Amino acid sequence: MRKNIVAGNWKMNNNLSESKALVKGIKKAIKGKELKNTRVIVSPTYVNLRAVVKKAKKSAVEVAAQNMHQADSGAFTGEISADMLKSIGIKTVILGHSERREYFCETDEILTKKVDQALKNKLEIIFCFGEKLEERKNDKHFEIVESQLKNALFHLDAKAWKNIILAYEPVWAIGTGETASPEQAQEMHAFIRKIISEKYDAKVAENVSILYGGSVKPANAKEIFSKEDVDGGLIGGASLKADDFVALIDAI
Ligand SMILES: O=C(CO)COP(=O)(O)O
Repeated sequence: MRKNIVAGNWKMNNNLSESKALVKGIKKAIKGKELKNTRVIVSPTYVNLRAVVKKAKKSAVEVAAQNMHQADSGAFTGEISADMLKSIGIKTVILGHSERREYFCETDEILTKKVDQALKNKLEIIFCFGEKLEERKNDKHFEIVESQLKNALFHLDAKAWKNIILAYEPVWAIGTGETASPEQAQEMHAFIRKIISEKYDAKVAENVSILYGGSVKPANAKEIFSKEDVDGGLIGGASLKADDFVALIDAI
């Protein structure tokens, strides 16, 4: 059975002490909570990963990186490898976030390499994708999402999908306060499951967790998360305060 997941993408927020305080707050708030089938993940910036991994120890909080480079090692100033992440206890990496695609020129081709590199290193992937406003307005959203998935993930064999979490994040809903309606999210998530089922089989499609991301907050989470094919959220702004983030875990 697929898991529900509430994942906080802290982006370029929180210095060392703020990161430690935030994970401590989350850890304290969920201690003793019955999380049932729900995973809780936080994703601090690279420099604070190690400290957050340490703080999260002996708790249900898991820690993911926000990105990694596609090469094993070498002359790539400023970059971080899969092996480096693993060596500090990271098991999950976010790839393909729209901010990486937009501001750091990450193409489907680069993302395919990153996906392969992560899986080769036994890292689990939270793979992000989603259409831009213009594309939705022109009724191209299904086409765009299908091509993003096909281009970066459909070369994988069925077994590899055990290590894939999908995060549908319509670009027009990220940090804008505008969320996709629960119906729009459900419609897209059901479409994603359908194309995975067609490419692989119903089992692969049923087992993959598909998260929604884009202005999820305590006020709207319950309705979005209640949809059949929405298995939780990838949260930006509302993951930066322990109270808000824990309210989202409670909304699952
Ligand atoms: O980009 C996001 C998570 O990766 C969503 O960000 P917001 O929740 O701030 O809209």
